[in-house]
Amino acid sequence: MSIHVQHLQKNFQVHVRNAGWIDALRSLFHREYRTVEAVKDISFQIESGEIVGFLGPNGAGKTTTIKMLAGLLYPTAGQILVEGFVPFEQKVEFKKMMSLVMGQKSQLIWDIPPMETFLVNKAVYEIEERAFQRTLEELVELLELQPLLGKPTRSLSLGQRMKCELAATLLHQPKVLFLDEPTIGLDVHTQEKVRQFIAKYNREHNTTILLTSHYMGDVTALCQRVMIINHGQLLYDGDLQILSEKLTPYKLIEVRLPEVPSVSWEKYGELVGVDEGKVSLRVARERVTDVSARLLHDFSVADLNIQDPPMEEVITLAFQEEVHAS
Ligand SMILES: Nc1ncnc2c1ncn2[C@@H]1O[C@H](COP(=O)(O)OP(=O)(O)OP(=O)(O)O)[C@@H](O)[C@H]1O
Repeated sequence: MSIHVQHLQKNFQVHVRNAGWIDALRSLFHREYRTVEAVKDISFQIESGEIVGFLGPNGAGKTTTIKMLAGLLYPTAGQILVEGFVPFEQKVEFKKMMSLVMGQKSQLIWDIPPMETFLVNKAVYEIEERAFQRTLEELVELLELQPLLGKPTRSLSLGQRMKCELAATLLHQPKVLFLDEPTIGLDVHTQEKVRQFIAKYNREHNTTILLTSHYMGDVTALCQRVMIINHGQLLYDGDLQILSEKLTPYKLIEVRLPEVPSVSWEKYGELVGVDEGKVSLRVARERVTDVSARLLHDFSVADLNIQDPPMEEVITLAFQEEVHAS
């Protein structure tokens, strides 16, 4: 077991400020606080080598949870063990075996080239020279970093910086990696490259990865298992495909026809749209085979395509509904 979380909670005390100068004056003498329950009693386990997607709308509690797992925040209640360590104790051995990447925060030193930050990390993590060279070579090749190593960090594009960021956090070969929005703001092509890198790195090093992302592409490409959190509570922990089947018990059938006849499509499924010779139908999962056969029989079909509903739709539904893993 790599990560073990039991009944984890985090409350924040927030100073309540009322509008108006009388209230502002009063609050100088008598401060009022409100409790925000950011994480409410969540439990889960992650096996070594798993990549798990951690999803939820804004303010759901993802970053708070990840910060507790990485030892940056002290839990209000509950237990966390990451590779056998209690994160908040901040033991040197713990820091040496995990890494946290926050897409919106840089750990690279702004005014110097990435290579210099890498050397700082080598010293901080006490990485032995040969291991450092070997890992660096591997990361430079996988992430195509050679041309970037000597440029000042501030002159790099967002995508180039994120690649260097990943390299900086992986130099000490952590067993556990927390990735909070690793592809935020990157263009589609660079997102794809970063995804491929994470997948390959995980396969080759068996690193345990917990990933948050607002991009469904990251999640579908990397995570078989997802945990969905909302208002600090885990709504779902399980297979992404099963979630999709549970919440959207239909598939989309697209048929391309040389000419779209005016027939009643309702007998095949729910008509989603007709667009330039393409008819889209929403069909119950158990009827998909039958309906496809009928469509092929009834029309001279040029092309037929069966798709799962878009993952965005599944996740949006999951945020709204109380769903449980089967
Ligand atoms: N330091 C803090 N002090 C007070 N409240 C906080 C603090 N950090 C987070 N919160 C509150 O805790 C709740 C959970 O926030 P968190 O940042 O964990 O959400 P998130 O799921 O990561 O959201 P996002 O997707 O927007 O990053 C929110 O209501 C937030 O306002």
